[in-house]
Amino acid sequence: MKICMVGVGYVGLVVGACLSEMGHDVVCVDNQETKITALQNGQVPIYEPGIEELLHRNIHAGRLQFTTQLQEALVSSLLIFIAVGTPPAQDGSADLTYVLQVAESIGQAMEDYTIVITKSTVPIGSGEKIRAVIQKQLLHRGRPELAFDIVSNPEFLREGSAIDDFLHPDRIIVGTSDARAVPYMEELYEPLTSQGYPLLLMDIVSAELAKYASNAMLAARISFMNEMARLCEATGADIEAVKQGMGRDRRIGPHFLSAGVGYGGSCFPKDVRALIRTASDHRMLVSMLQAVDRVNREQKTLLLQKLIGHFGKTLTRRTFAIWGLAFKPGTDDIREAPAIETIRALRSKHARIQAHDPVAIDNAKRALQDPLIQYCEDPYEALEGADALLIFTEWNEYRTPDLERMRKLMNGGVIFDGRNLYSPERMREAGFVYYGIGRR
Ligand SMILES: NC(=O)c1ccc[n+]([C@@H]2O[C@H](COP(=O)([O-])OP(=O)(O)OC[C@H]3O[C@@H](n4cnc5c(N)ncnc54)[C@H](O)[C@@H]3O)[C@@H](O)[C@H]2O)c1
Ligand SMILES: O=c1ccn([C@@H]2O[C@H](COP(=O)(O)OP(=O)(O)O[C@H]3O[C@H](CO)[C@@H](O)[C@H](O)[C@H]3O)[C@@H](O)[C@H]2O)c(=O)[nH]1
Repeated sequence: MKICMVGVGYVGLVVGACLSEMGHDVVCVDNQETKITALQNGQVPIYEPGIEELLHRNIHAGRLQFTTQLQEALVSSLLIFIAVGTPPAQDGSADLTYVLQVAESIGQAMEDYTIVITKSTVPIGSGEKIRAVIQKQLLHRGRPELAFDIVSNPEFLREGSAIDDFLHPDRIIVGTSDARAVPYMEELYEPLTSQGYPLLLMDIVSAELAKYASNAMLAARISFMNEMARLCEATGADIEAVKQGMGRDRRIGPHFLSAGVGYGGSCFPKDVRALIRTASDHRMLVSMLQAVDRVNREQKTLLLQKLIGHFGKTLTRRTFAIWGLAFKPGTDDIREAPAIETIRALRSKHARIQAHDPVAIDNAKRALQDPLIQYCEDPYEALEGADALLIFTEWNEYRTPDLERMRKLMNGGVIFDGRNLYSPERMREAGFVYYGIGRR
């Protein structure tokens, strides 16, 4: 099928590449010229395991193209995916500006029956807003007879395992009130449904809410565990043992129960807040969601609080090593990453920072714009003369470090482990002062 993917970010690039891998003809469009030029020259603008190989294979096979020419790409496609950003607006709601810009372009350019599919995470009711914008443009052009349908097809992939998640989904949600679009959507996903992956048909509003509700539920699990971790610290229990004890209950399950430095990324924080906003637009108080967000905001400051508890408020002349800048392993994405927020706070107290991350340094440099931060190619280099190490991201390379080498390189042997990578006993035996999250 002929597909146009508008927005070549973490989602659009992966979904576009995967759809071409499934045999479809995909043209990916973005208005950032540098991004498209890079892709046309075989360079990949994001870090995502497996993406380079997938892109090269499908570009080579002639099924995947990149362009900035939106109108041209729209006209020749039956299915148009909108995968542009929906960043948080000032009031916490999801900003639909980019989505509606694309809808406007569709209305201005379409010449034939078109199915417009939202991949972006959009607030409840956006499908109808998109429909209205396209209809308005068609009227304006004097072409109200041109037919189109609207589908909500939210995306559930995770960064770091995005390709695998897309090609092996727990479910594919297709929300539409337009029966004509359904067989096309079934054909689109046939390579996945024929392998047994379920496609769930529903109305647009339910599909839009299913996406937010899923993220909110996952975020709630994390905030719940983070609250339990604080209770562990207050009572002398160990969150890792508590997690084992809970996870064996099949009604709870073992996944997504890790306490840490709070959830970050471009989805959970903004989506929970956008859902709170949607509820308040409907004059509803959603106290659970508000608590999920509040606990997370506090959790993101936890390592800083522990550090101040240890060193006091004066941090001038202190040097801190940071392991991990990305909001999670497997990605270079630093949006709402706890490390970035903590580094800003430490720098405002004039502390020295020596930071390592295997792939996110360039993005961190751009975000922090601080020439006094030292970025290190090697994790051990970051430890040289450091008063303490703060761990924010559970990259595999941090899991089994050379403890003796660490102890020798560091000025003080203090570790604030925001991901509970190590056993507290072992770290104490190795001569470190070790702070985990919810550990005894
Ligand atoms: N990142 C994830 O893991 C993930 C997963 C599921 C859903 N989502 C949702 O998917 C959407 C996209 O997220 P992302 O992380 O890929 O964002 P992103 O910021 O990485 O990418 C968005 C892209 O859209 C482009 N764009 C913006 N306006 C455009 C326009 N008018 N024409 C063409 N291109 C335009 C931008 O240049 C950018 O390259 C968001 O709604 C997000 O909530 C993200
Ligand atoms: O037990 C856990 C699991 C995750 N996290 C944190 O939660 C955040 C989000 O992690 P994850 O869900 O793995 O990454 P994302 O790529 O943000 O994916 C989420 O957000 C996407 C965008 O909406 C959805 O598509 C995915 O289904 C959803 O998992 C990260 O900061 C993690 O460190 C924890 O603290 N503890």
